[in-house]
Amino acid sequence: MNLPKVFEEKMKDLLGSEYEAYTACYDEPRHYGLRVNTAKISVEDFLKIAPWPLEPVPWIHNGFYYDGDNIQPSKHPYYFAGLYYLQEPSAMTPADRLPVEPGDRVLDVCAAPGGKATELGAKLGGTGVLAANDLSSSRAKGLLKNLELFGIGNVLILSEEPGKLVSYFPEYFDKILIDAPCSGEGMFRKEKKMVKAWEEHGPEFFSKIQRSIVTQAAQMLRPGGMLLYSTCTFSPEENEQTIEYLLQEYPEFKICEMEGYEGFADGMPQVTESKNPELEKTVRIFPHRMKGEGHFLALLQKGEKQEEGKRLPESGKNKKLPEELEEFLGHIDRKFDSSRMDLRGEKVYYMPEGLPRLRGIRFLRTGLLMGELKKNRFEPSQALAMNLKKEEYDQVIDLPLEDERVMKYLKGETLDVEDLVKPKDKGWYLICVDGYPLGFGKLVNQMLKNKYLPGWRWNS
Ligand SMILES: C[S@@+](CC[C@H](N)C(=O)[O-])C[C@H]1O[C@@H](n2cnc3c(N)ncnc32)[C@H](O)[C@@H]1O
Repeated sequence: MNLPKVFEEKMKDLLGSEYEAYTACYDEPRHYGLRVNTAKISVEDFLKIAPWPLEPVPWIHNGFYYDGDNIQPSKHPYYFAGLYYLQEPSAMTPADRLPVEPGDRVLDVCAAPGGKATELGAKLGGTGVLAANDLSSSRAKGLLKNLELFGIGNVLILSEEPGKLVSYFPEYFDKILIDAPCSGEGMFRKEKKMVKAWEEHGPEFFSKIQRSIVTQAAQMLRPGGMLLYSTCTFSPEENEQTIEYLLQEYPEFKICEMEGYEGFADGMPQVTESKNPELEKTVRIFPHRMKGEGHFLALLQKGEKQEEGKRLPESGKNKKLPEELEEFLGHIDRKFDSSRMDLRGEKVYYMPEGLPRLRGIRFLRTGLLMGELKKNRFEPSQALAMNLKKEEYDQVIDLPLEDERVMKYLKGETLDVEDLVKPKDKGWYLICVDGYPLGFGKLVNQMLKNKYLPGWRWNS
């Protein structure tokens, strides 16, 4: 593979005697990874139904390698049920090593298309709030789809300059992930076009952006909160030197150890001006040391941990909801706090708790889109279907994977379900594959009108 000369020289300096082993990697095949969505299915249950052989990613409890040259997990109904995300294995590490706890307020500053945000959302398990931001609004659309497919409802999906977010969320978040835009040196094997991009915008270009993002994010983290910074590049300017800069600007941050793995390499204080030995606690992933493409990670904590009590859920005043919405909610076995239902025009959203005022921020989504109020009726959304568990809804058509109606449903066709329902049955049904929701359909005379979101349909 043709690598830029300047890059090769820098890597020789960085790796010394390991350089030959590193370049030899470029002749080896890339690794394909799949991460189980634990918000929908346990790893154990997924392994029972997994349609292909999987090999564990040893440092990620819900990560697996698959044979990407011969199978296509994105063309399987379980993918449409949001049971997993396809992700290069080293890229699974940042969201895994940020210690998110239920009830946390979490910010993913550079989130699209959602490789890490989907895992952060799964860890929250429907509690707290996940704010997923990306400067690029076109990329943020993919982020929205992936978070909805994963069934994550307690979200804000934003598309803003992080600097603008500071005034809305001062010291608001418990955990922040910065998966920074970077020169992508760890992607050269996976995506050859990254080499050309590197020649146009290299480490110097990106380190300026990273420095501004880390300092902006620092202001949004509460004292005692934790921040994980990651890149998929090797250059010291974008890695240890960015963390060194953050520590100079915000000395109240300290670097923390993260759960290790034998393949991880220590961060390199020697590539910084301060030579701060604490930088050794940061982690480098090199492709010649383990089966992953390459990453850098730093876990930091802000200030002293304050002994503050856990925030109590804020329960507002009961709000009168439209009858047709109440009637629909009657089908769902879950307690909704009516004060969190937000009606905007025809649309109904279920908002996360304790949000600040958001007026003036560009967002693609605030909360879970429940559905739309049409003349005297409520139509549930695709996002709600993905957010529900089969057991929570009282009208379910659960098809086994082998049933040809699964594919017909995903293609948007009307289904004959005479064998599964009674003549008098009618209304909104949750369509599942092997117990995992795919979307809604409306039953009329034992025929199921397909309500699968047109933009999500299977196109072979
Ligand atoms: C490495 S990618 C993020 C990948 C994502 N975390 C994932 O796992 O799928 C970096 C992202 O940062 C976004 N970005 C670039 N500059 C930004 C900025 N100043 N603020 C926020 N996001 C930015 C890019 O649009 C890009 O989507």
